[in-house]
Amino acid sequence: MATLLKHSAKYALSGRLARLGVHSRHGGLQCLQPRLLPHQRSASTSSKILVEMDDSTGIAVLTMKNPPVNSLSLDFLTEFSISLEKLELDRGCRGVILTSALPKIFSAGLDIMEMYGKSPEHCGEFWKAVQEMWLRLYGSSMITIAAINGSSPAGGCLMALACDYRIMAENPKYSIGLNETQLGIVAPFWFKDTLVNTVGNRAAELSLQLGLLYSAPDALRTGLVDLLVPEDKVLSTASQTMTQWLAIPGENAIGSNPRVSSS
Ligand SMILES: CC/C=C\C/C=C\CCCC/C=C/C(=O)SCCNC(=O)CCNC(=O)[C@H](O)C(C)(C)COP(=O)(O)OP(=O)(O)OC[C@H]1O[C@@H](n2cnc3c(N)ncnc32)[C@H](O)[C@@H]1OP(=O)(O)O
Repeated sequence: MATLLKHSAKYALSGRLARLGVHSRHGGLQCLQPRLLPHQRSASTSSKILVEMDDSTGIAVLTMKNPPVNSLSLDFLTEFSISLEKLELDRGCRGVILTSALPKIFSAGLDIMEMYGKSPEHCGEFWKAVQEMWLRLYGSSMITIAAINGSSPAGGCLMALACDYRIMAENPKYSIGLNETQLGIVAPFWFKDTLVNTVGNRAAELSLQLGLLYSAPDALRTGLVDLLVPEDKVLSTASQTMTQWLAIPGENAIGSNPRVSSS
């Protein structure tokens, strides 16, 4: 925690700027245009989340757009959970692709400023929002695919892990992992369990104890991600993969998800 707090001063200004939406160092604000295709029929956008729903396929693309690094602030998490809940309630929506509008970053994880110098009430609310995000994603009855088009440390990695399938850009500069140990904190047990369920016990032990951040090829080798593709193919591959999953007869790809089905 000490190390985490030490980093906080560095992150203070950016956090405030991000909330004001004025940070453009990563080109974030210029690349937030909806990518509606002709056959798509609906798009909804809040300040930090864009949802594009293709009614003909039942596939929604949920794009995170919280510059500069898609940090998981209370505002962001609230919008994220509301967006996911709306999709969950939409009977036409069968699959969600989660991706980032920002170049180079999927998500930087929890917004450090939300944990620094805040009241216990605020911390409680923030922590509840983090858990809500995870519960909604991990327990979703839709197929969820993370299209990881940038780095994704800590809470950003948790988000990807909470999806059914992970496709990552094969860019050697991107990294992903639960690196909390390196920040001087211990990953909560539900972060740990989500990792164990994905990569198995031994890999999770090493990963958590050493706080490893994996390059894209190492993430694939460890099983942290399922597929690497060229950067410009991440979204289209996610879309093709989703179509394959949704074609599994009787919607069994959804029904046999051990996280949401007891049978
Ligand atoms: C209330 C809770 C109660 C109890 C719980 C307590 C503890 C439990 C913790 C649980 C587990 C924690 C999980 C987490 O997710 S902690 C957050 C971990 N994330 C990180 O450490 C990421 C740090 N960031 C980076 O590694 C890099 O920034 C990144 C994402 C690789 C991008 O690199 P780069 O492109 O070079 O960009 P910069 O580093 O220059 O950053 C740009 C800009 O963004 C600001 N920033 C980065 N990360 C965060 C963040 N997580 N939160 C807020 N702001 C962030 C950074 O300060 C820069 O701002 P600047 O103004 O300098 O431009």
